[in-house]
Amino acid sequence: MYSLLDTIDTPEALRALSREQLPQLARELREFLVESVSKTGGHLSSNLGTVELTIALHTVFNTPEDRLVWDVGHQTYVHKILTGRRAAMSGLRMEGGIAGFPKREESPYDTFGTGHSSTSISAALGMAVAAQLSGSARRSVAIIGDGAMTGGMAFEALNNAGAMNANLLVILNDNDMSISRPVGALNNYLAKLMSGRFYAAMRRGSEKVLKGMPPVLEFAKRAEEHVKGMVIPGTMFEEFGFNYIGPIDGHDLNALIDTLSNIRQLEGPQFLHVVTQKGKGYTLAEEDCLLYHGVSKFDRTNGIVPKPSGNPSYTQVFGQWLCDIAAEDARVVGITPAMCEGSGMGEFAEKYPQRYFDVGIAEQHALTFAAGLACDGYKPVVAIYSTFLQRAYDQLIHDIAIQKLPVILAIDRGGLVGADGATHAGSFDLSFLRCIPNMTVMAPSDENECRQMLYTAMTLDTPTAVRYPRGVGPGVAVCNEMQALPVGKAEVRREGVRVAILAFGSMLAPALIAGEQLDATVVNMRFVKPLDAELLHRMASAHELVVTVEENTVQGGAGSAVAECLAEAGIAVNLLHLGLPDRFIDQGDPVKMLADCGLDSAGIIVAINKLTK
Ligand SMILES: Cc1ncc(C[n+]2csc(CCOP(=O)(O)OP(=O)(O)O)c2C)c(N)n1
Ligand SMILES: CC(=O)[C@@H](O)[C@H](O)COP(=O)(O)O
Ligand SMILES: [Mg+2]
Repeated sequence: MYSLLDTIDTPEALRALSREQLPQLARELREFLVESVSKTGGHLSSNLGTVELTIALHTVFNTPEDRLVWDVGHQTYVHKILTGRRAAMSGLRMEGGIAGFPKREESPYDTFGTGHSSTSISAALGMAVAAQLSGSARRSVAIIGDGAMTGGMAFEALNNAGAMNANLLVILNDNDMSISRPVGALNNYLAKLMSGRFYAAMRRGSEKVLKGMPPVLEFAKRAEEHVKGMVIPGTMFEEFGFNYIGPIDGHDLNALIDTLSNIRQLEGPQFLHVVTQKGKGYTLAEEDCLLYHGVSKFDRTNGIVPKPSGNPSYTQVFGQWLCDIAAEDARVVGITPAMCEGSGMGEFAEKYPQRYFDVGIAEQHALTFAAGLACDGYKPVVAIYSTFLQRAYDQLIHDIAIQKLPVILAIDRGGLVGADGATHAGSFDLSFLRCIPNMTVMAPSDENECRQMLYTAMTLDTPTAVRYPRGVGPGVAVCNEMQALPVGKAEVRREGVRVAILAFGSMLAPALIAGEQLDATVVNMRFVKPLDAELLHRMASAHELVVTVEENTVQGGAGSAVAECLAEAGIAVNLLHLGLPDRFIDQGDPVKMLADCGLDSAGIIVAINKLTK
């Protein structure tokens, strides 16, 4: 079935193929991708769109000596397959298997670890300068999508690279899609480049232009008259100091290989604009590349079938709350940095298009933009994944917290996320949020509490974060009515003896089971900041052991806050902090990952018994 692909375990084997064999290889790769990802889950659409580009890159460049740096890295499955990991694709994104993103420990071909977007140009520039400094002739290539290109870091890097003489090639993989529809002026600009004479140039054919490809030196001199339709001066990228080449058809193997071969010989910063189709070759993904962006296992013939609706996920609880609160309060505006569907904002976007802002992959801007809206009387709600909020830490402190602006952060994917692994885990937010003055930080233990906490945030006039995990909660019914919780007050859920378990957010459910078995007191802490100091003092005085449990790193987390609070009051008590360990946790099944960290009821019981028996 994969007669050609089965023979390719290294880029050397790929390079030994004739040009005539490559279209067959591309077909087999697509077939393999669909078969494999339908069994494991993963990022399908982006990979289907970069089959020819990946073949061409490994054909032309001497990898791994030449450096390929993939932005985000969710489109590297073909790269993995062609670099010896075809068999390992059956364990993609699973415990002990290969990662869904490039990873330096995994392969010498994975030159730079990614997962978050817009880092590739900086990293590849660093590698290009390293080559220059060490007198090496190796080449560095950044491959970045049109979505990732909207990230501020990409522009910081372009600004730097365009004024340097390093041998850096930036390839813009323009499929006119981010996860959802791409937004913003850059997208409009790229569309303009694609239209009119630029598109005509591409259509006339890379073929024609490439047949008469000018001598490389001429090319390097940007002699427009010799290369009409290929090197177009005056594009934004030219203004940044790059040699802009394109747009070329990213599914035309001959055009790609010829163009890359020529560019490889050029000195200085080069920019190649490649046009691809997200989802190409699998009709269902071509028709709905958003649905097939990141998939769970599915039947390849029938495609993804909608699941019967069960308990709502935290994401859905947030999305519903946002619509409800927007109906009540015209000051509410919703902001997402390019994660509309993932953050549950689809319905809000449809109902309130004037009050909905997708700002692109721009977390830093998202927060400062929210700050500006808050200055002028709006109630901005920024829906953001915990891991991506890391990008905007200074904006949170400098633009929001210092000025006490009433921005609400709806932080999704707090804690372990499963298949995306360490780059996407929300392991640190409680630690990095709780040390910021003026912040209120809440973690719901169930779906209804999530809604009520979001409403509580609305009633405050200061920056507030509500942090909830990926997926569904314990299945508690969500009340339509919204009632603010008393700020800084915890809730005793079970009275017991000797041991008090203080649970934060998602850890309440296993803590309650453990509490039953151990006859321990169990407290739903609700607030990480401000803490319920009075209750903590009582718990410490009435119990021999106080145990904190959180789905956040132990270092500097909610448990540390409890320890500080008790120390400040001069209360000495035996303390046990349970939480995520001080190491990065690779991909796996989220339930098992938590259990491996001792964050299930059995783990909590074992840890407590160790100290009490
Ligand atoms: C900093 C950051 N924010 C958000 C994301 C989530 N994310 C992953 S892929 C993606 C879209 C990327 O679009 P593009 O670069 O055009 O690649 P395509 O999916 O079209 O192949 C987004 C928003 C991320 N990985 N990193
Ligand atoms: C590559 C990337 O960053 C996103 O596609 C991410 O994988 C989405 O994660 P969720 O599935 O949790 O929305
Ligand atoms: Mg794209």
